[in-house]
Amino acid sequence: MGLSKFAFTLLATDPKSMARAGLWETPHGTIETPAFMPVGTAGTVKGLTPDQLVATGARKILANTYHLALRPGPEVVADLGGLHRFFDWSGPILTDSGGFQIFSLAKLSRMTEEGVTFRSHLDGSALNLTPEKAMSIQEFLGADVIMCLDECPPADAPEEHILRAVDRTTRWAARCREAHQRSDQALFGIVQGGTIESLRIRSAEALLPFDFPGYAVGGLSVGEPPPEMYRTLEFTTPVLPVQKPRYLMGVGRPIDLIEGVLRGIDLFDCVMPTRNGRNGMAFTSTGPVRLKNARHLRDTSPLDAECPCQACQRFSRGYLRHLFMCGEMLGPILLTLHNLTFYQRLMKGLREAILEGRGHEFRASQLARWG
Ligand SMILES: CNc1nc2cc3c(=O)[nH]c(N)nc3c(CCc3ccccc3)c2[nH]1
Repeated sequence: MGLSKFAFTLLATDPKSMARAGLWETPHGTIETPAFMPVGTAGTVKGLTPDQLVATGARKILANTYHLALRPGPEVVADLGGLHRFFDWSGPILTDSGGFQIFSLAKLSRMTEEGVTFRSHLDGSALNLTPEKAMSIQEFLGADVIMCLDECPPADAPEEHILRAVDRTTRWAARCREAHQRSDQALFGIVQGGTIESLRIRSAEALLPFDFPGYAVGGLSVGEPPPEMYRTLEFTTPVLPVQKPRYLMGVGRPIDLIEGVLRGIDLFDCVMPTRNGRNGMAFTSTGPVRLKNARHLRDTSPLDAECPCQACQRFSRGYLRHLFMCGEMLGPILLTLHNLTFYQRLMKGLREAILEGRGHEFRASQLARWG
Protein backbone atom coordinates (compact mmCIF):
# COMPACT_ATOMS: atom_id res chain seq x y z
CA MET A 1 0.00 0.00 0.00
CA GLY A 2 2.97 2.29 -0.71
CA LEU A 3 3.66 2.56 3.00
CA SER A 4 7.41 2.73 2.38
CA LYS A 5 6.63 6.08 0.75
CA PHE A 6 5.68 7.45 4.18
CA ALA A 7 8.36 6.01 6.48
CA PHE A 8 8.54 7.77 9.88
CA THR A 9 11.87 7.45 11.71
CA LEU A 10 12.13 8.39 15.39
CA LEU A 11 15.54 10.02 16.04
CA ALA A 12 15.14 10.84 19.73
CA THR A 13 12.57 10.62 22.52
CA ASP A 14 12.92 12.96 25.50
CA PRO A 15 13.79 11.06 28.72
CA LYS A 16 11.43 13.18 30.86
CA SER A 17 8.46 13.82 28.57
CA MET A 18 6.65 12.28 25.57
CA ALA A 19 8.50 14.65 23.20
CA ARG A 20 10.07 13.05 20.14
CA ALA A 21 12.13 14.23 17.18
CA GLY A 22 11.85 12.37 13.88
CA LEU A 23 12.08 12.31 10.10
CA TRP A 24 9.00 11.73 8.00
CA GLU A 25 9.48 10.77 4.34
CA THR A 26 6.82 11.82 1.84
CA PRO A 27 6.75 11.67 -1.99
CA HIS A 28 7.53 15.42 -1.96
CA GLY A 29 10.40 15.42 0.50
CA THR A 30 11.30 14.60 4.08
CA ILE A 31 9.84 16.55 7.00
CA GLU A 32 11.84 17.07 10.20
CA THR A 33 9.46 16.67 13.13
CA PRO A 34 8.14 18.20 15.26
CA ALA A 35 6.91 20.49 12.49
CA PHE A 36 4.51 23.39 12.06
CA MET A 37 2.45 23.59 8.83
CA PRO A 38 1.20 27.06 7.78
CA VAL A 39 -2.41 27.07 6.62
CA GLY A 40 -2.98 27.91 2.99
CA THR A 41 -6.67 28.47 2.28
CA ALA A 42 -7.79 28.34 -1.37
CA GLY A 43 -4.31 27.30 -2.46
CA THR A 44 -2.20 30.12 -1.09
CA VAL A 45 -0.70 31.20 2.23
CA LYS A 46 -2.22 34.67 2.04
CA GLY A 47 0.20 37.33 0.85
CA LEU A 48 3.27 35.15 0.34
CA THR A 49 4.89 33.74 -2.79
CA PRO A 50 6.20 30.15 -2.57
CA ASP A 51 9.79 31.48 -2.38
CA GLN A 52 8.89 33.69 0.58
CA LEU A 53 7.22 30.72 2.23
CA VAL A 54 10.39 28.62 1.81
CA ALA A 55 12.41 31.53 3.26
CA THR A 56 10.41 31.24 6.51
CA GLY A 57 11.65 27.66 6.87
CA ALA A 58 8.31 26.06 5.99
CA ARG A 59 8.58 22.70 4.25
CA LYS A 60 4.98 21.58 4.37
CA ILE A 61 1.81 23.55 3.93
CA LEU A 62 -1.87 22.80 4.13
CA ALA A 63 -4.50 23.61 1.59
CA ASN A 64 -8.02 23.86 2.88
CA THR A 65 -10.13 21.36 0.91
CA TYR A 66 -13.50 22.99 1.59
CA HIS A 67 -12.59 26.16 -0.30
CA LEU A 68 -10.82 24.42 -3.16
CA ALA A 69 -13.61 21.86 -3.48
CA LEU A 70 -16.04 24.71 -4.14
CA ARG A 71 -13.77 27.06 -6.10
CA PRO A 72 -12.31 26.24 -8.60
CA GLY A 73 -13.44 22.63 -7.92
CA PRO A 74 -11.31 19.48 -7.67
CA GLU A 75 -11.55 18.55 -11.36
CA VAL A 76 -10.26 22.01 -12.37
CA VAL A 77 -7.29 21.69 -9.97
CA ALA A 78 -6.61 18.22 -11.43
CA ASP A 79 -6.80 19.63 -15.00
CA LEU A 80 -4.34 22.37 -13.92
CA GLY A 81 -1.88 19.66 -12.87
CA GLY A 82 -2.91 19.07 -9.25
CA LEU A 83 -2.15 21.10 -6.11
CA HIS A 84 1.66 21.01 -6.36
CA ARG A 85 1.59 22.36 -9.92
CA PHE A 86 -1.38 24.64 -9.14
CA PHE A 87 0.53 26.78 -6.64
CA ASP A 88 3.98 25.63 -7.65
CA TRP A 89 4.85 24.07 -4.29
CA SER A 90 7.42 21.25 -4.48
CA GLY A 91 7.12 20.31 -0.79
CA PRO A 92 4.56 18.05 0.89
CA ILE A 93 0.94 19.20 1.07
CA LEU A 94 -1.83 18.13 3.43
CA THR A 95 -5.52 18.70 2.82
CA ASP A 96 -8.38 18.40 5.26
CA SER A 97 -11.52 16.41 4.47
CA GLY A 98 -13.76 19.47 4.67
CA GLY A 99 -16.08 18.40 7.49
CA PHE A 100 -14.65 20.83 10.02
CA GLN A 101 -14.59 23.78 7.62
CA ILE A 102 -18.21 23.14 6.65
CA PHE A 103 -19.25 23.47 10.30
CA SER A 104 -17.19 26.60 10.82
CA LEU A 105 -18.14 28.27 7.52
CA ALA A 106 -21.36 27.04 5.98
CA LYS A 107 -24.53 28.65 7.36
CA LEU A 108 -26.80 25.63 7.00
CA SER A 109 -25.34 22.18 7.38
CA ARG A 110 -27.07 18.93 8.27
CA MET A 111 -25.31 15.75 9.36
CA THR A 112 -26.69 12.30 8.45
CA GLU A 113 -25.12 8.85 8.38
CA GLU A 114 -24.63 9.35 4.63
CA GLY A 115 -22.63 12.58 5.02
CA VAL A 116 -22.89 16.33 5.54
CA THR A 117 -25.30 18.36 3.45
CA PHE A 118 -24.64 22.10 3.42
CA ARG A 119 -25.11 25.27 1.43
CA SER A 120 -22.06 26.71 -0.30
CA HIS A 121 -20.94 29.97 1.37
CA LEU A 122 -20.21 31.21 -2.16
CA ASP A 123 -23.47 30.78 -4.06
CA GLY A 124 -25.80 29.04 -1.62
CA SER A 125 -26.01 25.88 -3.76
CA ALA A 126 -26.79 22.68 -1.83
CA LEU A 127 -23.86 20.26 -1.55
CA ASN A 128 -23.50 16.82 -0.04
CA LEU A 129 -20.13 15.71 1.32
CA THR A 130 -19.86 11.97 1.98
CA PRO A 131 -16.75 9.98 3.01
CA GLU A 132 -16.50 8.69 -0.56
CA LYS A 133 -16.74 12.22 -2.02
CA ALA A 134 -14.17 13.54 0.47
CA MET A 135 -11.76 10.86 -0.78
CA SER A 136 -12.46 11.59 -4.45
CA ILE A 137 -12.05 15.37 -3.92
CA GLN A 138 -8.72 14.90 -2.13
CA GLU A 139 -7.53 12.44 -4.77
CA PHE A 140 -8.27 14.96 -7.51
CA LEU A 141 -6.51 17.74 -5.59
CA GLY A 142 -3.48 15.47 -5.19
CA ALA A 143 -2.12 16.36 -1.71
CA ASP A 144 0.44 13.98 -0.15
CA VAL A 145 -1.49 13.62 3.11
CA ILE A 146 -5.29 13.52 3.18
CA MET A 147 -7.76 13.25 6.05
CA CYS A 148 -10.74 11.03 6.67
CA LEU A 149 -14.14 12.71 6.79
CA ASP A 150 -14.97 12.97 10.48
CA GLU A 151 -17.48 14.61 12.81
CA CYS A 152 -15.98 17.25 15.09
CA PRO A 153 -18.55 18.16 17.78
CA PRO A 154 -18.46 21.59 19.47
CA ALA A 155 -16.46 21.83 22.72
CA ASP A 156 -19.61 22.12 24.86
CA ALA A 157 -21.46 19.18 23.26
CA PRO A 158 -23.06 16.73 25.75
CA GLU A 159 -21.30 13.40 26.25
CA GLU A 160 -23.99 11.54 24.28
CA HIS A 161 -23.36 13.77 21.22
CA ILE A 162 -19.59 13.24 21.53
CA LEU A 163 -20.10 9.46 21.74
CA ARG A 164 -22.26 9.49 18.59
CA ALA A 165 -19.60 11.60 16.81
CA VAL A 166 -16.88 9.12 17.82
CA ASP A 167 -18.77 6.12 16.45
CA ARG A 168 -19.82 7.90 13.25
CA THR A 169 -16.21 9.06 12.76
CA THR A 170 -15.13 5.40 13.06
CA ARG A 171 -17.76 4.20 10.54
CA TRP A 172 -16.77 7.00 8.15
CA ALA A 173 -13.08 6.09 8.57
CA ALA A 174 -13.92 2.58 7.32
CA ARG A 175 -15.73 4.04 4.30
CA CYS A 176 -12.79 6.38 3.60
CA ARG A 177 -10.28 3.51 3.86
CA GLU A 178 -12.46 1.52 1.45
CA ALA A 179 -12.90 4.36 -1.06
CA HIS A 180 -9.32 5.70 -1.08
CA GLN A 181 -7.33 4.46 -4.09
CA ARG A 182 -4.11 6.46 -4.53
CA SER A 183 -1.11 4.69 -2.99
CA ASP A 184 1.02 7.87 -3.25
CA GLN A 185 -1.21 9.58 -0.67
CA ALA A 186 -1.21 8.90 3.10
CA LEU A 187 -4.73 8.77 4.56
CA PHE A 188 -4.80 9.81 8.23
CA GLY A 189 -7.45 8.65 10.68
CA ILE A 190 -8.81 11.34 13.00
CA VAL A 191 -9.40 10.65 16.71
CA GLN A 192 -12.41 12.33 18.28
CA GLY A 193 -13.87 12.11 21.80
CA GLY A 194 -13.90 15.69 23.10
CA THR A 195 -12.03 15.96 26.42
CA ILE A 196 -13.50 12.68 27.75
CA GLU A 197 -10.88 10.01 28.44
CA SER A 198 -13.12 6.97 27.87
CA LEU A 199 -14.33 8.37 24.53
CA ARG A 200 -10.84 9.33 23.35
CA ILE A 201 -9.62 5.79 24.10
CA ARG A 202 -12.73 4.34 22.40
CA SER A 203 -12.05 6.45 19.29
CA ALA A 204 -8.29 5.78 19.13
CA GLU A 205 -8.69 2.02 19.73
CA ALA A 206 -11.39 1.79 17.05
CA LEU A 207 -9.06 3.41 14.50
CA LEU A 208 -5.93 1.32 15.26
CA PRO A 209 -7.06 -1.77 13.25
CA PHE A 210 -7.16 0.38 10.07
CA ASP A 211 -3.39 0.73 10.40
CA PHE A 212 -3.42 4.30 9.03
CA PRO A 213 0.06 5.71 8.14
CA GLY A 214 -0.60 8.54 10.62
CA TYR A 215 -3.21 9.69 13.12
CA ALA A 216 -4.67 13.13 13.74
CA VAL A 217 -6.07 14.31 17.07
CA GLY A 218 -9.21 16.20 16.08
CA GLY A 219 -11.97 17.74 18.14
CA LEU A 220 -9.63 20.12 19.97
CA SER A 221 -8.84 23.83 19.68
CA VAL A 222 -12.58 24.34 19.38
CA GLY A 223 -12.92 26.59 22.43
CA GLU A 224 -11.93 24.24 25.27
CA PRO A 225 -9.55 25.75 27.89
CA PRO A 226 -5.88 24.98 27.00
CA PRO A 227 -5.33 22.91 30.20
CA GLU A 228 -8.25 20.69 29.04
CA MET A 229 -6.53 20.26 25.67
CA TYR A 230 -3.23 19.32 27.37
CA ARG A 231 -4.98 16.85 29.71
CA THR A 232 -6.75 15.28 26.72
CA LEU A 233 -3.45 14.79 24.91
CA GLU A 234 -1.98 13.11 28.00
CA PHE A 235 -4.43 10.22 27.75
CA THR A 236 -4.82 10.19 23.95
CA THR A 237 -1.31 10.08 22.42
CA PRO A 238 -0.21 7.02 24.48
CA VAL A 239 -2.96 4.96 22.74
CA LEU A 240 -1.61 5.89 19.31
CA PRO A 241 1.20 3.92 17.59
CA VAL A 242 4.65 5.18 18.64
CA GLN A 243 6.06 4.62 15.16
CA LYS A 244 3.52 6.80 13.34
CA PRO A 245 3.23 10.58 13.13
CA ARG A 246 0.63 12.32 15.29
CA TYR A 247 -1.00 15.51 14.01
CA LEU A 248 -2.82 17.89 16.37
CA MET A 249 -5.32 19.76 14.21
CA GLY A 250 -5.73 23.51 14.45
CA VAL A 251 -3.13 24.16 17.17
CA GLY A 252 -2.01 26.70 18.21
CA ARG A 253 -0.30 29.47 20.09
CA PRO A 254 3.49 29.10 20.60
CA ILE A 255 2.97 27.73 24.14
CA ASP A 256 0.47 25.17 22.77
CA LEU A 257 3.05 23.89 20.30
CA ILE A 258 5.53 23.33 23.16
CA GLU A 259 2.94 21.67 25.41
CA GLY A 260 1.72 19.55 22.47
CA VAL A 261 5.23 18.35 21.59
CA LEU A 262 5.89 17.49 25.25
CA ARG A 263 2.77 15.27 25.06
CA GLY A 264 3.87 13.37 21.96
CA ILE A 265 2.56 15.44 19.04
CA ASP A 266 4.67 15.66 15.84
CA LEU A 267 2.69 17.91 13.45
CA PHE A 268 0.68 21.11 13.93
CA ASP A 269 -1.33 23.53 11.81
CA CYS A 270 -2.76 26.88 12.84
CA VAL A 271 -3.96 30.11 11.24
CA MET A 272 -2.70 32.26 14.16
CA PRO A 273 0.70 33.30 12.76
CA THR A 274 -0.80 34.28 9.41
CA ARG A 275 -4.15 35.69 10.58
CA ASN A 276 -2.64 37.62 13.52
CA GLY A 277 0.18 38.80 11.23
CA ARG A 278 -2.35 40.34 8.85
CA ASN A 279 -3.85 42.21 11.80
CA GLY A 280 -0.53 43.67 12.97
CA MET A 281 0.10 41.27 15.86
CA ALA A 282 3.65 39.86 15.94
CA PHE A 283 5.06 36.93 17.93
CA THR A 284 8.56 37.79 19.19
CA SER A 285 11.19 36.20 21.43
CA THR A 286 10.12 38.58 24.21
CA GLY A 287 6.36 38.06 23.80
CA PRO A 288 3.58 39.39 21.51
CA VAL A 289 3.81 42.91 20.01
CA ARG A 290 0.79 44.86 18.73
CA LEU A 291 2.36 47.10 16.11
CA LYS A 292 -0.55 49.54 15.85
CA ASN A 293 0.16 50.57 19.44
CA ALA A 294 1.24 54.24 19.63
CA ARG A 295 4.35 53.31 21.64
CA HIS A 296 5.98 52.11 18.37
CA LEU A 297 5.50 55.43 16.52
CA ARG A 298 9.13 56.59 16.81
CA ASP A 299 10.62 53.21 17.63
CA THR A 300 13.76 52.68 15.53
CA SER A 301 14.42 49.19 16.90
CA PRO A 302 13.71 46.02 14.90
CA LEU A 303 10.62 43.98 15.66
CA ASP A 304 12.81 41.12 16.96
CA ALA A 305 16.59 41.57 17.10
CA GLU A 306 17.13 37.79 16.96
CA CYS A 307 14.99 37.20 13.88
CA PRO A 308 16.60 36.67 10.43
CA CYS A 309 13.45 37.59 8.48
CA GLN A 310 13.11 40.57 6.08
CA ALA A 311 10.78 42.47 8.43
CA CYS A 312 13.31 42.35 11.30
CA GLN A 313 16.51 42.71 9.27
CA ARG A 314 15.47 45.72 7.17
CA PHE A 315 12.85 47.82 8.91
CA SER A 316 12.09 49.62 12.19
CA ARG A 317 9.01 49.04 14.33
CA GLY A 318 8.05 52.61 13.45
CA TYR A 319 8.01 51.79 9.75
CA LEU A 320 6.05 48.54 10.25
CA ARG A 321 3.51 50.42 12.38
CA HIS A 322 3.25 53.09 9.68
CA LEU A 323 2.41 50.45 7.06
CA PHE A 324 -0.44 49.14 9.22
CA MET A 325 -1.76 52.62 10.02
CA CYS A 326 -1.92 53.37 6.27
CA GLY A 327 -3.44 50.00 5.39
CA GLU A 328 -0.49 49.31 3.07
CA MET A 329 -0.41 45.68 1.84
CA LEU A 330 3.31 45.41 2.66
CA GLY A 331 2.41 45.45 6.38
CA PRO A 332 0.49 42.14 6.43
CA ILE A 333 3.03 40.59 4.05
CA LEU A 334 6.02 41.46 6.28
CA LEU A 335 4.29 40.39 9.51
CA THR A 336 3.11 37.12 7.96
CA LEU A 337 6.71 36.47 6.91
CA HIS A 338 7.90 37.28 10.41
CA ASN A 339 5.34 35.24 12.33
CA LEU A 340 5.87 32.14 10.18
CA THR A 341 9.64 32.53 10.63
CA PHE A 342 9.06 32.79 14.39
CA TYR A 343 6.99 29.59 14.42
CA GLN A 344 9.53 27.71 12.29
CA ARG A 345 12.42 28.85 14.52
CA LEU A 346 10.46 27.80 17.62
CA MET A 347 9.97 24.30 16.18
CA LYS A 348 13.63 24.14 15.14
CA GLY A 349 14.72 25.07 18.66
CA LEU A 350 12.35 22.51 20.14
CA ARG A 351 13.60 19.80 17.78
CA GLU A 352 17.25 20.57 18.62
CA ALA A 353 16.50 20.51 22.35
CA ILE A 354 14.86 17.07 22.00
CA LEU A 355 17.80 15.74 19.97
CA GLU A 356 20.10 16.92 22.77
CA GLY A 357 17.97 15.25 25.46
CA ARG A 358 16.74 18.50 27.03
CA GLY A 359 13.32 18.83 25.39
CA HIS A 360 11.65 18.92 28.83
CA GLU A 361 13.60 22.11 29.72
CA PHE A 362 12.46 23.97 26.61
CA ARG A 363 9.19 25.29 28.08
CA ALA A 364 10.93 27.01 31.00
CA SER A 365 13.58 28.48 28.69
CA GLN A 366 10.94 30.06 26.47
CA LEU A 367 8.50 31.22 29.16
CA ALA A 368 11.34 33.04 30.93
CA ARG A 369 11.85 35.10 27.76
CA TRP A 370 8.19 35.67 26.87
CA GLY A 371 7.55 37.23 30.23
C1 LIG B 1 -8.62 25.80 14.68
N1 LIG B 1 -8.98 24.61 15.42
C2 LIG B 1 -9.23 23.46 14.76
N2 LIG B 1 -9.72 22.38 15.41
C3 LIG B 1 -9.92 21.44 14.45
C4 LIG B 1 -10.47 20.15 14.53
C5 LIG B 1 -10.62 19.41 13.34
C6 LIG B 1 -11.24 18.10 13.37
O1 LIG B 1 -11.67 17.56 14.44
N3 LIG B 1 -11.39 17.44 12.19
C7 LIG B 1 -10.96 17.99 10.99
N4 LIG B 1 -11.15 17.27 9.86
N5 LIG B 1 -10.34 19.20 10.92
C8 LIG B 1 -10.19 19.94 12.08
C9 LIG B 1 -9.61 21.24 12.01
C10 LIG B 1 -9.12 21.85 10.69
C11 LIG B 1 -7.62 21.66 10.51
C12 LIG B 1 -7.15 22.12 9.14
C13 LIG B 1 -7.29 23.46 8.76
C14 LIG B 1 -6.86 23.89 7.50
C15 LIG B 1 -6.30 22.99 6.61
C16 LIG B 1 -6.15 21.65 6.99
C17 LIG B 1 -6.57 21.22 8.25
C18 LIG B 1 -9.50 21.97 13.20
N6 LIG B 1 -9.06 23.25 13.43
